[in-house]
Amino acid sequence: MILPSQTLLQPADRLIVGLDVSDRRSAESIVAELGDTVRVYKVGYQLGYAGGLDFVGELVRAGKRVFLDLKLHDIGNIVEKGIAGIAGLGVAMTTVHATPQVMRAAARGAEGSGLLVLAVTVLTSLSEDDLREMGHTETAAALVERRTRQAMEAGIGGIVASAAEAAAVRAIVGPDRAVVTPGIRPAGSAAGDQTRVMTPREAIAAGASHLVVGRPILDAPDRLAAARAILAEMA
Ligand SMILES: O=c1ccn([C@@H]2O[C@H](COP(=O)(O)O)[C@@H](O)[C@H]2O)c(=O)[nH]1
Repeated sequence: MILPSQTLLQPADRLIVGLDVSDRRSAESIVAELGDTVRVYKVGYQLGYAGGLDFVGELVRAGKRVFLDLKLHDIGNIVEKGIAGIAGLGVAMTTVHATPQVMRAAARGAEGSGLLVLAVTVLTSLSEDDLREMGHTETAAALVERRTRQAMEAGIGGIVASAAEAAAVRAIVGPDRAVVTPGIRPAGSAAGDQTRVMTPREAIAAGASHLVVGRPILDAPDRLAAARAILAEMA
């Protein structure tokens, strides 16, 4: 699936709030608190495996766009069928890890469904030291670029990378593919376990189509104000 050029999207269509909470009631209260200001939510393992898959359907019925971030990584047969199942949930986006076999299977599973499959290139929590520890000899930037090229060859719709690599990714994928960047930190907010971070303004300038934000909004004393401040920075 190809998106309209990112310049045509409103900031509210480009901000994805990660519902990283461990129960449905907390998720419902965050969605109520953020109201019409937030249009796109991400549900990952934390909520998904705590009753959140039913909640996904509720979000879809309430008119929200949902990014089901399950980061699939399995043999091709299972990935293909898993993605076909996710396509039936009515979510807009999902993720697989960026290994060629997995990505080719995911592209087959999503064919004709309208589901946007994103390839997670190098997790934004990983540093150069972490990559060395995993046995990689390439830098994060080189690995992201190589995996982005492989994702395009596999027929994947978009890329997840840190904003630090967004410009290089954008140069490879062209203007209309999704470049989704977690690891977003407004100035002064704690990085936590993220290592490759950028501010919302920097991420947009680097060519990100979508920004994923969790803790800077979830942990804010006034979540609505935090979301509005990020949207203002993205405009
Ligand atoms: O490389 C990746 C891929 C996904 N994520 C997800 O984004 C959010 C980030 O949350 P913060 O609290 O803003 O750090 C989280 O749901 C991750 O699963 C990522 O961080 N990096």
